[in-house]
Amino acid sequence: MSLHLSKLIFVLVWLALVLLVRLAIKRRSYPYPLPPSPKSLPLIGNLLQMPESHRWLHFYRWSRDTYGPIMYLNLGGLSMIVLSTHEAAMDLLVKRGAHYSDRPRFVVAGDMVTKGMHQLLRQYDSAYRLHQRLEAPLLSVQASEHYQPVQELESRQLLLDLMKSCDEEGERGVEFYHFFDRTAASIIYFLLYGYRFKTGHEPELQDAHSVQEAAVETIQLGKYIVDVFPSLNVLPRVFAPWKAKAEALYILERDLHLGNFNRGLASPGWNLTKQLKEASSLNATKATASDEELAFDLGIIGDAALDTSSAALQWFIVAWVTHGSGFVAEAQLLLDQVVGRDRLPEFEDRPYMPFIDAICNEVLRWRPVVVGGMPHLAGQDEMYNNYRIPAGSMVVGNHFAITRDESVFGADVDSFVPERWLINDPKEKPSLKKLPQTGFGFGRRMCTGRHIALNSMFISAARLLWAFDVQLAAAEDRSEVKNMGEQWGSADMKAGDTGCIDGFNLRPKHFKVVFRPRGPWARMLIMERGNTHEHLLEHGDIQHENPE
Ligand code: HEM
Repeated sequence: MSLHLSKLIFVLVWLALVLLVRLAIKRRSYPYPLPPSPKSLPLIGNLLQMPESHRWLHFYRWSRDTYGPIMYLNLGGLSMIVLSTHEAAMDLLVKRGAHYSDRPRFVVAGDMVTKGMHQLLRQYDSAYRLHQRLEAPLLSVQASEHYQPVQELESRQLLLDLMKSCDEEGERGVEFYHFFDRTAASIIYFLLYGYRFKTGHEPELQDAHSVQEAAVETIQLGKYIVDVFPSLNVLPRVFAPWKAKAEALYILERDLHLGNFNRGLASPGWNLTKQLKEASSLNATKATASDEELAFDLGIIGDAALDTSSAALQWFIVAWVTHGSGFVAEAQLLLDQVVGRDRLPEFEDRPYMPFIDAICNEVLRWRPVVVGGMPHLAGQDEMYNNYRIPAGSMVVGNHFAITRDESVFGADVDSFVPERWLINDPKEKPSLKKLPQTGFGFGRRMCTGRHIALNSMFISAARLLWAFDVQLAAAEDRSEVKNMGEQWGSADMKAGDTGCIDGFNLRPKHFKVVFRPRGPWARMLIMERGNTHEHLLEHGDIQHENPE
């Protein structure tokens, strides 16, 4: 019997068993129906209707036009609940957080590639809580304030790199992605391990990117049949091709994270590696964490920060070239009033220019980077809004839909309108409305790095707006870039025309822009301190007490 035939027979027998179990379960009577769902087929459920890409956009339209805020999908026996309003996400993922903080089991990415040490994928168990207790104080609002010196340094370096590159490239424009990637990486690697990146082409960073890319691929649900049917993992290696791949990836990840961990411990100044190691040794509970686990904690924080922070700034540039005529002039006028032209914007200016934060918040709302949301798991059978949420369902807040919830964000949700974040009372100074930052997720699994992310975005956006006028390079495809800024929710917009690179993180396709200094004063101030690479931040610049 050929290998393929025996594999097929095994899978068919397994599927038949799943069907029998499901039929047995169905016979039990439940008082509430499942949430609305597209019509499904026996056994495979809605698997054939699952869009291959831009799921978040299709799900948004399905829920808006037909199925409503809570939608049910059957993925060959696996229940998926898609939440499309802020209220539904808050009710389930936050208010009932005790039952919705687990993750679905990612056999390949979680159990095998990272051996249960991936904080983003961990179950909400005692190991998760131990590592959360160790990590949270290092990423808190207060701790993040101590990290601002490196964000100031790197955003200054970003201006210099962009200006120099533009001087060389002229009207051909620059690949700004690369510079944003370098900046994000240098900030987080300095914080984690005490070293920075000068060019963004360093082998350490290339390795990190390639390991991350391969690892992110393993998180895509449905990529490996074993993630849908975990019991298939009992198959011997010869029938389970994912096993060899996962083991090779584990070794790559472990070597990368442990290598950085040891480098962090050996580096001269302050860094989070030393701080996490110390916090772990001071940990009052009996539970301990090995060096490998701590190395994975730091490595996963690095991975979580790298692409997301850069992608958020890239969407800021998309907003600038597609909607800039209104908000950029207003922001630059404000920067001239508050900061003037004798110095760069600083964090201390922030309370006087809420409009810059409004722009950043709107970018994160308009083009949420983790666009489809990160799945949580329903821990028990529950009723919500007269629907049954079956235990074990994957529950996901579709960020693209939730950021378009008119009851929270007001009218015209598909447009880029920073003003929606401002309280504009003519009698008061403008200030920020307390609207939810839904792009960072919900409940106990909400992004722990959000304060660092928002600080980085604020200082980079403020300085870019202060320093440059930005224009799409002449040779670029104007219609493709225009589509990146269009109203994606509109029925006329084809998913494939959005001009984005779809994936776990949403990024715009590559295009070039020209960064023109706004005047000789900007050029002079950007040049004034030159490269910052030799400026090492020692303990004196970042002082942070170890958590008790
Ligand atoms: C614009 C930038 C960022 C965005 C949009 C973002 C978004 C997210 C989202 C949606 C989640 C999952 C939330 C959920 O399950 O409901 C998450 C988790 C996480 N993020 Fe971020 N993130 C960003 C930047 C960062 C940064 C800079 C760091 C670290 C310094 C970070 C560290 C983490 C960690 C450790 C988790 C896992 C939380 C857990 O499962 O307990 N993120 N992030």
